Amino acid sequence: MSRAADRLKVVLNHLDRSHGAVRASFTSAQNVSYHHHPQAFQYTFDTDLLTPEQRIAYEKDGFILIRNLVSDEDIDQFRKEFERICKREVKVPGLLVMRDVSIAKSEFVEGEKAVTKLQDFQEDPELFRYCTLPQILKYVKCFTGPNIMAMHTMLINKPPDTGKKTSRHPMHQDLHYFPFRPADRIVCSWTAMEKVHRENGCLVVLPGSHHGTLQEHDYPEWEGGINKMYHGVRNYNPDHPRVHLEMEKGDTVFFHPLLIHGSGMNQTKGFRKAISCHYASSDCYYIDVKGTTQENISNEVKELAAKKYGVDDTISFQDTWALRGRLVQGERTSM
Ligand SMILES: CCCCCCCCCCCCCCCCC(=O)SCCNC(=O)CCNC(=O)[C@H](O)C(C)(C)COP(=O)(O)OP(=O)(O)OC[C@H]1O[C@@H](n2cnc3c(N)ncnc32)[C@H](O)[C@@H]1OP(=O)(O)O
Ligand SMILES: Nc1ncnc2c1ncn2[C@@H]1O[C@H](COP(=O)(O)OP(=O)(O)OP(=O)(O)O)[C@@H](O)[C@H]1O
Ligand SMILES: O=C(O)CCC(=O)C(=O)O
Ligand SMILES: [Fe+2]
Ligand SMILES: [Mg+2]
Repeated sequence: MSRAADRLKVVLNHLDRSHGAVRASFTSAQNVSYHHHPQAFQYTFDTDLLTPEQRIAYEKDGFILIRNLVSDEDIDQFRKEFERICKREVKVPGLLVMRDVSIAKSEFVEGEKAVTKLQDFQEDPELFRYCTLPQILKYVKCFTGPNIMAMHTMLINKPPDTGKKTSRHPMHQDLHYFPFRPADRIVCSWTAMEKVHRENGCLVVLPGSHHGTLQEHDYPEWEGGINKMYHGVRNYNPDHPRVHLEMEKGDTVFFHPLLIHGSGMNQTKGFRKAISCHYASSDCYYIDVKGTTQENISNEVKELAAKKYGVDDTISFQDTWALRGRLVQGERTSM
């Protein structure tokens, strides 16, 4: 059977399962088209890259793991640049260096051992190269379409837990931080910079949780302290099946911004490293979060931005994003 016919067969099976009710109206394969069933694929575009199975998996689970997508050479270069930044050999405009709350409150620690996260590295050409890697953008396009903005960049250096469990990241939905929509045109790429497993606190996801809505987020009531802005979902179902995403260096997971995820404690002596970027279609639009569950994070971000950029707090939540977003493909149409 031809490749096209193969794809059609898998898609038909998917339609069968997800649209049993409309199934009766199909008389032959020729009747199946987007126009009849715009809901069949809500989360992905057909760009000839994802196999039908992969598309269906993302629709169903809200994430897809691609093995060995980023080369060791590239990752080693990102790691070197990270070290240069920690040693203050380079100064990057707009970069936020975040320390773990329990490390910040204990003795003075120098260099990369103090750093839990670099945020907003869009002005560092070497790290930002990650966001422009063609093999990443090829996948991103399946979720965002052709006009692509890199909205948020992070290098996470999850420290060995100090015993206070502050190295955990509570379960959350990234959309909580974003005043733009539609959610389905936003995707995160997260690449392991070394082997990540349960011991060093790999990502933990609740498959299918992206089918739900944005939940209320707040600081969890954890005794040992919680890092600034690490909000968690208030009431997620503890019985929802979870998947621990164990990954090798270079493996990359793409996930939906409503997918509930977090990461456990790092119980090893090493710093667990990952690099990530949140992409959005530049056709997305900003929303006003006033009166919504996002108002709490909006206030925190505005306060931080006012301090960081030395502006007053009339800077809007949307502005903080418009300032940081960078076009990486196509045209900057709206964002
Ligand atoms: C436009 C501006 C930037 C916008 C921010 C980005 C928004 C997030 C977008 C994320 C979208 C992606 C999707 C989800 C991601 C989820 C996240 O990762 S959210 C986490 C991101 N969080 C941050 O980036 C935190 C930002 N960091 C800071 O604000 C600062 O690092 C700081 C925590 C305020 C500390 O800075 P500084 O004042 O320079 O530090 P110190 O002088 O050493 O300490 C002062 C004070 O603060 C305590 N402290 C230090 N580190 C932390 C910490 N990590 N958490 C909590 N508290 C901390 C420290 O102990 C001191 O306290 P004291 O009581 O005064 O002694
Ligand atoms: N009390 C809690 N409230 C909310 N989230 C939590 C809580 N405890 C852990 N988490 C979060 O749950 C996720 C998974 O944590 P963790 O890896 O410890 O899971 P686990 O199922 O206990 O796995 P393991 O047995 O490997 O430790 C992380 O995001 C973590 O931050
Ligand atoms: O522990 C991690 O690397 C995941 C962090 C995360 O989910 C986030 O920063 O949004
Ligand atoms: Fe996240
Ligand atoms: Mg655990």
